[in-house]
Amino acid sequence: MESYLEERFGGVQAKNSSEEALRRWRRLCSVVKNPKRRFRFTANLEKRGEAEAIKHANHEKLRVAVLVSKAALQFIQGLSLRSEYVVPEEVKAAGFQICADELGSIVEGHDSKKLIIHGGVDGIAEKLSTSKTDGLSTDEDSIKRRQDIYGVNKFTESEVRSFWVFVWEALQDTTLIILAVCAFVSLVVGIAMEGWPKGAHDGLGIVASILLVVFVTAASDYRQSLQFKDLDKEKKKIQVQVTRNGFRQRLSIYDLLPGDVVHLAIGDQVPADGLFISGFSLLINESSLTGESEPVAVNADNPFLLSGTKVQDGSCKMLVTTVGMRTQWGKLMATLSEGGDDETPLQVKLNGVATIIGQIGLFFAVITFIVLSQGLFSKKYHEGLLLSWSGDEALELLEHFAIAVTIVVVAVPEGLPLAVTLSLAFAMKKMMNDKALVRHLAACETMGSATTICSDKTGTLTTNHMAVVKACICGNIKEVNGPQNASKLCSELPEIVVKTLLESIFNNTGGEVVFNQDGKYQILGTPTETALLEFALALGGDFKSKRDETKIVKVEPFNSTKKRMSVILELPGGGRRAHCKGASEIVLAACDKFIDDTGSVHPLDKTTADKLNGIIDSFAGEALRTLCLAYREMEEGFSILDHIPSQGYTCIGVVGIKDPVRPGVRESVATCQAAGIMVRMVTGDNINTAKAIARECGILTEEGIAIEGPEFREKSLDELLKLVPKIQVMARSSPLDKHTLVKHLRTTFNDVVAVTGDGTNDAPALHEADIGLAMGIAGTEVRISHIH
Ligand SMILES: Nc1ncnc2c1ncn2[C@@H]1O[C@H](COP(=O)(O)OP(=O)(O)OP(=O)(O)O)[C@@H](O)[C@H]1O
Ligand SMILES: [Ca+2]
Repeated sequence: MESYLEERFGGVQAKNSSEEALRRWRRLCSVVKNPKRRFRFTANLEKRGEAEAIKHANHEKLRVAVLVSKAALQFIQGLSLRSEYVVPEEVKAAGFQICADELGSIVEGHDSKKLIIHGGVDGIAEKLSTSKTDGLSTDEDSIKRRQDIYGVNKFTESEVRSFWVFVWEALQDTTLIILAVCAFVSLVVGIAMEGWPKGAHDGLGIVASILLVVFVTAASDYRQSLQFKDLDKEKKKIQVQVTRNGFRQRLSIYDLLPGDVVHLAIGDQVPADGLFISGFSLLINESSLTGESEPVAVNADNPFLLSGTKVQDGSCKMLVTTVGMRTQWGKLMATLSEGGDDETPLQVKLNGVATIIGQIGLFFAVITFIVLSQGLFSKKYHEGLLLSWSGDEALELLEHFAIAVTIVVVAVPEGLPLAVTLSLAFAMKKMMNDKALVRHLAACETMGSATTICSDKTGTLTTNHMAVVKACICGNIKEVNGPQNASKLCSELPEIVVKTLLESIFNNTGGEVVFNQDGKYQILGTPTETALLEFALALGGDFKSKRDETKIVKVEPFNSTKKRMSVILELPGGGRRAHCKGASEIVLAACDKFIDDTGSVHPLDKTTADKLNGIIDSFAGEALRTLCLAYREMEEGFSILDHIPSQGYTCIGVVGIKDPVRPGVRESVATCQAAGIMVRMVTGDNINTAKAIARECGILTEEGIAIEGPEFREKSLDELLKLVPKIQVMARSSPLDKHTLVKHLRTTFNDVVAVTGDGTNDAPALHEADIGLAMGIAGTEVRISHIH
């Protein structure tokens, strides 16, 4: 049986099965009684094809639009442009100067010419009566008006189907139809022969059983569909950071309106169509929309952002122009809303079993029919009356036929595959109660067979609530947890050092300190950023005034490959200064000077460098995440189009950030190990920090290996073969290293690999894994907080 199944239904995997394999096995199941039912909740291959076609068309459209736009731009340079655009009355009446269609054609068509005619991003913001800095000013009434003119950011979804649709679907079962015909004939013949009501007994019996089957089936299908709807809703709850009324806040993507100012960072999905206001090193991956995997640089010259695409690098502020069904993404989602999931291997197998049993059932039904009717036929044959049948005889034959059909009805375990779907859905629901959102049915199934878990550290093993607890500024190590310690540190440091430190932390950050409506401050940003900002606030810094002192002219945001972030500031007295912060040993290696405890700058000699490295190691040994802060004065000739230099910095200091291990992690790791699952830690953090935490969690043992990403990268295939099984900790890994490790484990060692990560730097590995467990916890935006 196993080999038979493998031969016919093999090739369908838990993840990323080829379309051909999916089609083939569906064809093989064609004997099933009601394919519509059996393939409910599985991928609708036709719809997928349609979606692919839309993507392809999008790709072409965009390509042409960009070319046309470029040509037009060259042509119009130097000309003064007049607009032929007329604002529709109802738009004017609502207080806006531009209609939704025009906005759509600008952004979706990448129409730079029209954009210029409308006065660029500023012009559009004004016409949408919003502010680029403060966002929309909202009151009930204005939101309503905006929605009326521009729509809401929701996609049409397939409607909840009524119970009767399910009844109708259940009725489409071939065997039930045959039975219904039998019932009809039986009723007609019976009543003709024996009269009402005596002759109708048999027929009515069949009708009753058909109704029973249909209603029970329909009821259970209906309940299932409601449950799926619930899960679906949960999957779509995504929040973004928006500035409204001058306050930065979190908002559901459903509440976005044209005119909103949205803050996007690496890993985010663009929630609506819009225009780039400001930002740095923004790279957008448009593959979900166009199928094109090469990322596109979005900046003031190419300011068009399309909904559904992903921020691959950098960060930006965006002005929303088009929402919901008016965007290409909306149209794509509408097509895909019933695209469904790929079937899981277990479903495929059970469907196979059901099909085989169905065939066997069919065989026996035919035999039964032949055996039962054989007496009747031979009698008639002997009498030579094969062509003339009495009502009684016909009824008897019909009865035999009905019995045969009943055998098929009973024998084919039609509900079997559906039972899997149901139980998986049930598992999903249960996991949701545990705050885990399962994206794909198959995940629940595969999860049970995992042999290796590659876990990231931050946020998965640790709580992700970070705080600076130690700092080494000007060469002196200080405990700095708590405001008293911080202010003490502040009073001990030379003024110039505090000034530089605050300038560095407040400007060189992806986060922000904002005041909300109640006048309370709130720190936004990743946990690492928030910890640093908190530290600077405790030192007595004031975010806003510090920001106003200098002007940020260039930013290279943090990403996990570089592991550092840099900015360039324009100083009030002229001149420019670069600030850099990041993975401590990497940033320290970029320093050739340091500030001493009097505040004067000295060349960084070997002894001091060793001493600083020792401090980093000692912080890391205490399981602290370490960050090094440095700055550098820029020469005259530096152009902001150049890269921020990677060398020649002056070290300000090193901070140690505590991120405690989650309670219960040690036990969980032990449980996994007892179940024969190997747990590995793959992290972007310093090797000593990683080791300390891995020991604390029970991941790193005596025989295990801890390796750094750059070293891992250099290994030959042979070395890897020996090394990989023993790797328990991989530190300073880049997103690609994580991916490579997972790939090796899966292909070379045939492991079933589960990967956990927070979705940004872990995305490639999550994608490669058999099961990706993406965590969206505390602070980090729920980016891919779901299980693939
Ligand atoms: N916002 C930031 N700016 C500068 N450096 C940072 C920032 N955040 C983290 N780092 C540095 O980068 C390192 C971690 O990088 P990375 O993002 O690859 O790992 P992670 O995702 O935080 O860790 P894990 O893989 O365990 O979840 C940290 O050790 C820290 O030194
Ligand atoms: Ca991470």
